Amino acid sequence: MVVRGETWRERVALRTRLAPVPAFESLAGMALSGALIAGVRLGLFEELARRPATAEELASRLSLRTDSTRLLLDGIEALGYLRRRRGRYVPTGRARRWLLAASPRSVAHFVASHQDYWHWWASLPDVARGGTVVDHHTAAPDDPYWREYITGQYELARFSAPELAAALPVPDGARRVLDVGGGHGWFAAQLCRRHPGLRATVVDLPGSAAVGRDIIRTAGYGHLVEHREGDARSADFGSGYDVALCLNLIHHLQPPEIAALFRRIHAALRPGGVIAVLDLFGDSGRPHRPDAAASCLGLLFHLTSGASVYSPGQLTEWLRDAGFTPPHRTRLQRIPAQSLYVATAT
Ligand SMILES: C[S@@+](CC[C@H](N)C(=O)[O-])C[C@H]1O[C@@H](n2cnc3c(N)ncnc32)[C@H](O)[C@@H]1O
Repeated sequence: MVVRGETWRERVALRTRLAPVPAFESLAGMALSGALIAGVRLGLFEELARRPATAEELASRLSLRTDSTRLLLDGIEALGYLRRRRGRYVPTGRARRWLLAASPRSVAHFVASHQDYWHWWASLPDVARGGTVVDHHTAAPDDPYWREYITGQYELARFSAPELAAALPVPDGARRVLDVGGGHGWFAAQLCRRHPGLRATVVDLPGSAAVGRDIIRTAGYGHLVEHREGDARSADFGSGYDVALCLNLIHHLQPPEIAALFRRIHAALRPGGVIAVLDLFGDSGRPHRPDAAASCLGLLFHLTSGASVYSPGQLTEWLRDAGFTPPHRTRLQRIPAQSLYVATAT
């Protein structure tokens, strides 16, 4: 979040370094995030879409404190997600598009899942001093955490899955796809829809696989995608696959685990089969201007998996050592900062 100032005097104070910028930056980001997450988790947008309300009316309908509700509504209005019509709050077009469950573009679960991130970020000083990171993939399989996590990932995947399916060069006559860490299975499903005759196996941890199975069944793609429980670091993938997907997985793994994973994926592919790796990558040849998204998310992955975002150079080396050609890069438009790398098994 960048503090710009609202009046020319404030802008001059900021430019001449009279105003204490870090005081605002360390606070404003939390307020923005906290208000949006609370708005979604409390069901405020859904209720206001159903029937516009004053703060008092909404507080009464949702059994909330009136003073907190008024302040929250004002905060969210200032962020552009609510406006007032004849004294009652209503969701703006932006809120309707992105935050209502009925919208095909809803990212409400993804936003709600960010509630978990507060304690991860709070642990940063401890982790930097040598404390242990929280590994969020060790939650028990029946922990409700998985549903929120994987449903949120599914919401994001809906944006880029058709684009990825169009960009991926599937070998002629391909029949089988392996999706390691595929969670919701939406990428695999869209790929199979685009290429008749293709079927996919998603291998993921039990908590993810259970939610993914539900998502795929509900969408009517159970005949295209099956979920198998397994740890990417040790599962037996089998053999004879034409395509392997490794999407937003490697940022949860350590370098030696990634190198070993790519070797096992290579062994599971037919010669000429392709591997697709989708992720954020840092250090892309501009060492003096680190990519903001990659740097911040690299830090988050470090806190939540003890891992990081990696560089295209590292990826190329791991793939080459595993027996793949140098990867070809495509940037996906719908999810900024992500890159898709595709390589062929030799
Ligand atoms: C960020 S999500 C990405 C899901 C999906 N591939 C996508 O791109 O939307 C990471 C996925 O990797 C899975 N995962 C993490 N560690 C794993 C492991 N050791 N073995 C298998 N899956 C793992 C998670 O359960 C989750 O489904």
